[in-house]
Amino acid sequence: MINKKVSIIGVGHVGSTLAYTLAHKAVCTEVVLKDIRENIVQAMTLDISQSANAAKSHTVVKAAKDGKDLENSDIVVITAGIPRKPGMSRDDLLLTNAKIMQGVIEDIKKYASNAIIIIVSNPLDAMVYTALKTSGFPRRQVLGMAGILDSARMSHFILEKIGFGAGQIESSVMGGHGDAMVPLPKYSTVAGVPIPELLSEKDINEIIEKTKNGGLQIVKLLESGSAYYAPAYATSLMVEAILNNKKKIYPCAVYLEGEYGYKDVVGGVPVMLGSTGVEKVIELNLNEEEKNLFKKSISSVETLINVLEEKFFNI
Ligand SMILES: NC(=O)c1ccc[n+]([C@@H]2O[C@H](COP(=O)([O-])OP(=O)(O)OC[C@H]3O[C@@H](n4cnc5c(N)ncnc54)[C@H](O)[C@@H]3O)[C@@H](O)[C@H]2O)c1
Ligand SMILES: O=C(O)C[C@H](O)C(=O)O
Repeated sequence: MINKKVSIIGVGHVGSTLAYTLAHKAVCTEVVLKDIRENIVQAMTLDISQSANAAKSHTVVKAAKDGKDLENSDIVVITAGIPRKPGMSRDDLLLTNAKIMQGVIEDIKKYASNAIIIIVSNPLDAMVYTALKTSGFPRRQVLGMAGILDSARMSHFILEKIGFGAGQIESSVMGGHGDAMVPLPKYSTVAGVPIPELLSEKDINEIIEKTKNGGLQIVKLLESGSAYYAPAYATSLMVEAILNNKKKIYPCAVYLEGEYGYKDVVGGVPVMLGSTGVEKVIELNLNEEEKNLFKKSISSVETLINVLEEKFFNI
């Protein structure tokens, strides 16, 4: 494999699980870990590198001493930021994580300005907006992970309801990664069969509600922090598609430039991922009901962006 370097900023639950996943799938030649908690970076680097050695993976895992160690990254994944606790919504993290995001982006601008940036920190769509605005990078270069995770959750709930088809379920969720996200039954299939042909409306509505609450369900059970295995695996798929120029279609959070009738806002839509990042935005032919749900979801992201513009960027 040609040398490929992925840096991860924020080595908490999601960041460390992603590093472990990338090293074990041998997706890249080098993984660099950076966090403000230096002991954690050291500990995770040792532990993940030793596990990669046990697996005879050729991925080398290193700790970053400072921003300079981000140099020559092909991809930088940002998982830095606080997670929500029970009783909080993702939106409650807005101003705290925007401040963290701004600092992290300054480092990337200085040392890795050609890297594709994948954002994971919440509230996801508003963090992608913050990263774009702080960096001034083109939209193809800055995108967010959520759609693959939300779609995987929907597949899980379809499997739970239907009882067969494991590994053959494709689900589709669009919009912002918030309470108003839009699961799309029409575009969700079991072995190619759309779920409206397999399940009753009542069952589908139940799946939709469970999907929307999928993150919250885990937050409540964990009592401190949020999900990390599925988020990390979903992010690894985006990393793989970009590094290997796979031209895969995945739902990702991107800046909209007129697609679906929206601009100057970030939302989850199907995109094609290749070596230059977001290479194409796919426009689905949504019906009136789906359009209205998407509108509601996008307007909840716009509300957060307005808060950022008022209380964050204009001070
Ligand atoms: N997009 C999604 O679908 C999705 C999924 C899961 C988690 N998340 C979000 O990802 C973020 C991380 O979640 P987690 O569970 O890993 O949290 P965590 O608390 O386990 O880890 C966060 C890490 O960020 C580090 N950090 C804070 N400020 C930093 C800075 N300036 N530079 C470098 N590192 C810094 C912390 O030290 C910590 O190690 C949260 O905001 C969470 O809500 C998003
Ligand atoms: O739910 C959260 O706060 C974390 C993440 O966005 C998730 O969906 O798991």
